[in-house]
Amino acid sequence: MINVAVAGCGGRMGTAVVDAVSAADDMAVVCGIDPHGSACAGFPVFATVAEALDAVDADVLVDFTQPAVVAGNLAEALPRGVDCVVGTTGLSTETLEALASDAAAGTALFYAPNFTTGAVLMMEFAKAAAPYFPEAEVIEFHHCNKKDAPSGTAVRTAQLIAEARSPRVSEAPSRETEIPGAEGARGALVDGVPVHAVRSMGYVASQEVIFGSLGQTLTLRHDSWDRTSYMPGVLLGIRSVGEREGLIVGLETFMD
Ligand SMILES: NC(=O)C1=CN([C@@H]2O[C@H](COP(=O)(O)OP(=O)(O)OC[C@H]3O[C@@H](n4cnc5c(N)ncnc54)[C@H](OP(=O)(O)O)[C@@H]3O)[C@@H](O)[C@H]2O)C=CC1
Ligand SMILES: O=C(O)C1=N[C@H](C(=O)O)C[C@H](O)C1
Repeated sequence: MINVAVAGCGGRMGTAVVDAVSAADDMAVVCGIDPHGSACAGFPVFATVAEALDAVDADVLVDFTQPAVVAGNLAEALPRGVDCVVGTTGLSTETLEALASDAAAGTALFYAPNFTTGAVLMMEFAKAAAPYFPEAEVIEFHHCNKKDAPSGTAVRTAQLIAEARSPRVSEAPSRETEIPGAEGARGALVDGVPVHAVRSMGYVASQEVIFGSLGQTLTLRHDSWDRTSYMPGVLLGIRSVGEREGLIVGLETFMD
């Protein structure tokens, strides 16, 4: 059995993780961490990761909390030798690397900006298309309680496009064309790729990647309609992380 501690267990993703882990045969929720969470059926809930890991023997910490607190949670868990499966977005690659470098020997920090197979494939397809299209823009759509913009998935997609694209420079107009009072109209540039963040009631999480070249566009789109879409990827991460060490980024690492 894999003993799993769930940070953010009272949140939108945390409650789905608790349900998915509880339903799996080879793992169990040994505790939750949530500052305002009350005790849930079957396991204790602590206010901090430090309190939880002092009290309970956990193999894996799953973190779906907030950009402002995730680094502190990981800084408690990794030096104690607890493997971490992290979905919380908003951390830079440099911060992830620094956290992983403080991990105990044999301990892994696995971060996936998106745990759905569909979004992973969208990013792979974007990487494949990038060399053939001089223009590329990302539009992401999320529920209006999201605390970070742009999304972790959009940032990762832009990074992958930038790494894969041909040296030909985009001819699309950029910030210099924004009219006074409407700065930001052309989006935020992430590694040179314009990224636009839409926030509205009605969305869970969606993203479009639009590629353009002479006389044609190619649009890739992924939609998460329900948070259950992330759960097979989270369980795969929990099952896989024990065999690894150091920083691992992206669910594709563990997908066949
Ligand atoms: N990688 C992926 O595939 C996905 C990633 N995400 C990311 O996951 C994160 C969580 O999203 P979501 O579930 O919607 O957010 P929620 O706000 O619904 O949940 C976050 C929970 O974390 C709690 N929390 C706050 N501080 C701490 C702390 N120090 N330790 C433990 N728990 C804490 C919050 O409590 P309180 O509200 O009382 O402060 C809340 O219950 C976001 O960063 C989001 O971007 C989301 C979906 C998929
Ligand atoms: O906050 C969310 O909801 C999501 N966050 C992740 C992100 O920032 O990319 C993954 C997914 O888009 C849902």
